[in-house]
Amino acid sequence: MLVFKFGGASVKDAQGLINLGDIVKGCAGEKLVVVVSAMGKTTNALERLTNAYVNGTEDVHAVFEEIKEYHYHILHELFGDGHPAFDEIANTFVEIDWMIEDEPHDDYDFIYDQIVSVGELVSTRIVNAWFNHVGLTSKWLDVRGYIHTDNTYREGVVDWNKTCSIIQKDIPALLSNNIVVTQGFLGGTSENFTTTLGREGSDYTASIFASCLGAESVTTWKDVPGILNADPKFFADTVKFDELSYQEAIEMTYYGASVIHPKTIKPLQNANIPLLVKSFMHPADAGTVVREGAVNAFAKPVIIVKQNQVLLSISAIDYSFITETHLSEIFGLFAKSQVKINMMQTSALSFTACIDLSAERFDKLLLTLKEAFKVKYNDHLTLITLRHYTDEAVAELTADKTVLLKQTNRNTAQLVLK
Ligand SMILES: Nc1ncnc2c1ncn2[C@@H]1O[C@H](COP(=O)(O)OP(=O)(O)O)[C@@H](O)[C@H]1O
Ligand SMILES: N[C@@H](CC(=O)OP(=O)(O)O)C(=O)O
Repeated sequence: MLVFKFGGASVKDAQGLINLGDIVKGCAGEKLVVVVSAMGKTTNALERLTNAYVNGTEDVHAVFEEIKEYHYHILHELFGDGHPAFDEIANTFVEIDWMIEDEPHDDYDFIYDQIVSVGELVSTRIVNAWFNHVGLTSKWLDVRGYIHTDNTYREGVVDWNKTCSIIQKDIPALLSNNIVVTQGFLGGTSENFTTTLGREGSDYTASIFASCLGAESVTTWKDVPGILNADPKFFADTVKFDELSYQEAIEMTYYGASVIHPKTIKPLQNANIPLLVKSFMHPADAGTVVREGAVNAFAKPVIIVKQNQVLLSISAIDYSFITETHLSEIFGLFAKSQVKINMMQTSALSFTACIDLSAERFDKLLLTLKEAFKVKYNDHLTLITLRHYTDEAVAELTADKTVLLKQTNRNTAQLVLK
């Protein structure tokens, strides 16, 4: 039994869906769970729509029309007119129509999940319709009845016992006659509300299904040949890893290598299931395999770039030392505001933390911190992490830049640059 995950880039247009169908046809006879993300940049567009609805940043109906048009255009290219998928998609979009008719009364994160989830609900309907159109027998599965989470909207915490028991009860029988097509990134609460698992969380969905079903492997189909030593969008001359250990993959994703969602690897490692990262453009190529016993070969350092960083400096109002009591209070406030710390350092009088600039969470954090501490910050910074660094690589990356913070240990160097 295999799990495939197709991300937004692989299903961004009709050609992408045709290619996806061809890849799946190449696995005839395999039992297959296919996890799919929203098409292209739909999640970003739905985030804009949520913001337009709640904060009035732009015309909510205009943004919604753009999103609908994009999907109907792909449907038209695939099926021409009159296919039942048009009605299925219209019925899914109607949920947003109902929501935006009323004033936004609920919590932002709750509204976000109810709206943004439509991207995956729609994409999987289209993929499922396409599979059946080209002779693949597949069933559409509403993942919200299978991946059970708590009600932490935008960062649902998976209830593994409940999730695994329902997946193990229902999915094997479905797989005996069908390919199962389901949504990445989504979950459901016990009150049947929709949650999301954190941006780019579809890789994690694939790993949950694989772990619960004891899959042979998970393959994530990407627009890159595999896991490279750096993001090719920022660096030329990258090198691909043929194989990587689970530990190295966890470290890379923890520091922000966006090729795989950070929560993906642990369930696979625990169940000893290999993760294959392959190119959807060149499906016959080997890609990268993350597996037990892999031998890591670092021809070049691994470089991870995180942009749009903020460096916060937090000190006691009365110039006292930063003690463990202060630190415990500060960490509590970060946790409450759901802000993750990417790098940190303490000195006698201040605690410094580098974080992602996510506007609403940052504003919330700043307000609560300022009630008890003095806070200063620099924004528009870049955090670069080098695993297996060399002094030459560090020198090259910092040339012409101001280094605001630097930390090194035997394996890893981290630099906050302006
Ligand atoms: N170390 C890396 N190796 C390969 N790709 C990387 C790496 N770091 C970042 N990336 C980026 O990850 C992208 C693929 O991940 P992502 O966009 O999340 O895929 P998808 O949404 O299709 O699942 C690539 O286009 C590449 O720019
Ligand atoms: N669509 C969601 C979930 C996801 O994982 O997408 P992708 O596989 O395209 O990164 C997002 O963009 O965050």
